[in-house]
Amino acid sequence: MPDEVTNMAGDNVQNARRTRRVGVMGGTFDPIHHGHLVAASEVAHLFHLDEVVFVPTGRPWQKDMSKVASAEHRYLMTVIATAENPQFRVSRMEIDREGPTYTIDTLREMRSEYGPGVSLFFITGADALGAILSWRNVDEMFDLAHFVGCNRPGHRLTDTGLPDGKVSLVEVPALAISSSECRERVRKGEPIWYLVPDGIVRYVNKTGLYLDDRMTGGGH
Ligand SMILES: Nc1ncnc2c1ncn2[C@@H]1O[C@H](COP(=O)(O)OP(=O)(O)OP(=O)(O)O)[C@@H](O)[C@H]1O
Ligand SMILES: O=C(O)c1ccc[n+]([C@@H]2O[C@H](COP(=O)([O-])O)[C@@H](O)[C@H]2O)c1
Repeated sequence: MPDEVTNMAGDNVQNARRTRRVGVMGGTFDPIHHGHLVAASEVAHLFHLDEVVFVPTGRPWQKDMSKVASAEHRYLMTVIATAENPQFRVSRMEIDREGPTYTIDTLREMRSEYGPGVSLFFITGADALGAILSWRNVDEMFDLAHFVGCNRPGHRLTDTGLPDGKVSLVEVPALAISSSECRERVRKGEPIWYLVPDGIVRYVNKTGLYLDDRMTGGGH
């Protein structure tokens, strides 16, 4: 094989090595459940991701913060739920940032953290993706990451109306689980075993989270 071709092949291998493929799974995670984990795992498989970073939101500006558990509770639950998977990690980026949480700031920060050799994949459920046009600086977001929308029972997007090539819709094993249903079940004294990882059941029992409408500190 001519030297030139060998070198080109070598360069391609090097480039392939340099490009890190990172999934970003943003969410309120109040609490994190198996629907989140299955979506992240399936997208990691389908898109050949090196890792998935879970990013609990600090102050989700489109939610009523007086009804959301504290950022530290949500962060700790996310760490517990992902601890056993070496491909998953959790970032404090959004909970440590002042002010309302915008995904655009997270994607900018991730890009500067990883440097130019990274491809970002923002993982979201079809419901969240359907509302994306209301997010801050939506056009710039599509320049910083590829968006992956997962089907979810009760939420299915076929035509996103979003820019071509910037969004993929994927089928993941459908789990009809939501954080709001988990909270409601705890409040009513119903079990959440197997809807969430075992460690989350224990954490919720230990802390008394979701037992009533008593708040645990708002977003922070
Ligand atoms: N069962 C599920 N399957 C696929 N994606 C999901 C599922 N549950 C949540 N998601 C997605 O995960 C991201 C974070 O969701 P979030 O933390 O708000 O959980 P949630 O279950 O939607 O919460 P809530 O019921 O309080 O609205 C969103 O993009 C959401 O669409
Ligand atoms: O950037 C925004 O304006 C924006 C508005 C609403 C939601 N998001 C992000 O969307 C993700 C899912 O949000 P949620 O409320 O469904 O948990 C989470 O990472 C949020 O920070 C982002």
